[in-house]
Amino acid sequence: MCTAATYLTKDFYFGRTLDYEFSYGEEITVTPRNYPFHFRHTENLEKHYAIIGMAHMAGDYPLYYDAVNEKGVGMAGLNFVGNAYYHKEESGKKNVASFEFVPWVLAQCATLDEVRDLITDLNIVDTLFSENLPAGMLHWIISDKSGSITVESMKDGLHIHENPVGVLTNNPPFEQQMFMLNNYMGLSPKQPENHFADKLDLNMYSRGMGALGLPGDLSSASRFARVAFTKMNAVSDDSEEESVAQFFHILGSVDQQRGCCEVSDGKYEITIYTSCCNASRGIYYYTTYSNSQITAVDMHREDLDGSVPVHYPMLTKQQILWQN
Ligand SMILES: C[C@H](CCC(=O)NCCS(=O)(=O)O)[C@H]1CC[C@H]2[C@@H]3[C@H](O)C[C@@H]4C[C@H](O)CC[C@]4(C)[C@H]3C[C@H](O)[C@]12C
Repeated sequence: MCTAATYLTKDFYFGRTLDYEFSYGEEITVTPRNYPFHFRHTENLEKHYAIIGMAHMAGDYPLYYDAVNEKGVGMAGLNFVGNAYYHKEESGKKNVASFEFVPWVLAQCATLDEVRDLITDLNIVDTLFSENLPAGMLHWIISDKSGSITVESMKDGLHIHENPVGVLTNNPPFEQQMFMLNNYMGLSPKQPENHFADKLDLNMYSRGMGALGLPGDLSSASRFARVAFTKMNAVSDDSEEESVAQFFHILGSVDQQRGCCEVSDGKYEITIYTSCCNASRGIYYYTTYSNSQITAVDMHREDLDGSVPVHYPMLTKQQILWQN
């Protein structure tokens, strides 16, 4: 499972958890403006916005999972297995392979409005990056500080949804996830009152009973409700330290611990990494399952006018700061 979220304070933050039972060998990758993006079915981009995010480097090609560009637009792909469907190339449409979708958008769009324009007539096609790399069956959240949309390519075509909560998990399709939030409209961060029955003397028997009834399991539908509630009610000041800390707490509400989610015999999904991009400043913060210290890569410390992607392996060894 995976979860993505946005958060706005003074700056705009965008990030995700990547939950899986194995890793593809991803690295924090900065693609500078003059790296030539060659697309299989649409025009190449020799010059474009710089991008920072998590990618699997296939040779010199960055296969992005989640990223932001230098203009403050963020985008992440999350599993949508069983519902995602990529189509055949169609004339008269903008045909983009699923693995190209993140860089194709982030290379060209400075705002979410520009994304909305760009993806009219989009057709996400089933062209593979290579024979030995089956396509990830994904849906996407695309955001800037003004809001978010969700893009789902399904058998019946492309669905573009406004995403007013700025979060995404996995199945079922986004409209159903949003509908199910209706079931939680009674939740409140305040101490609960008895609306169950006035004939019963129900009491608050403990402090800290806010959010009573919020689902705690790891299913995608429950994570959607939990992270939406946490994000919509999150309070922090707008400093960088507190905003970043609060963002990791928001995604911490859906963290996956090894042992709780067995996907096949003895194989467990875990939160391999959690990212928090300051999309306004091009900084990619992350933690990993084994290293809870926040590590950061700043795109503006690289030569953004270069032509070769720069990539950093995740630091996965636990860092403990001894105090005595
Ligand atoms: C597995 C990842 C999604 C994790 C997730 O959503 N987990 C939820 C699990 S569950 O279903 O709900 O159980 C996805 C996110 C981004 C994907 C990668 C990116 O799309 C980049 C390339 C794209 C290539 O086509 C395939 C390899 C790949 C390197 C993808 C492998 C894999 O599908 C990734 C890593």
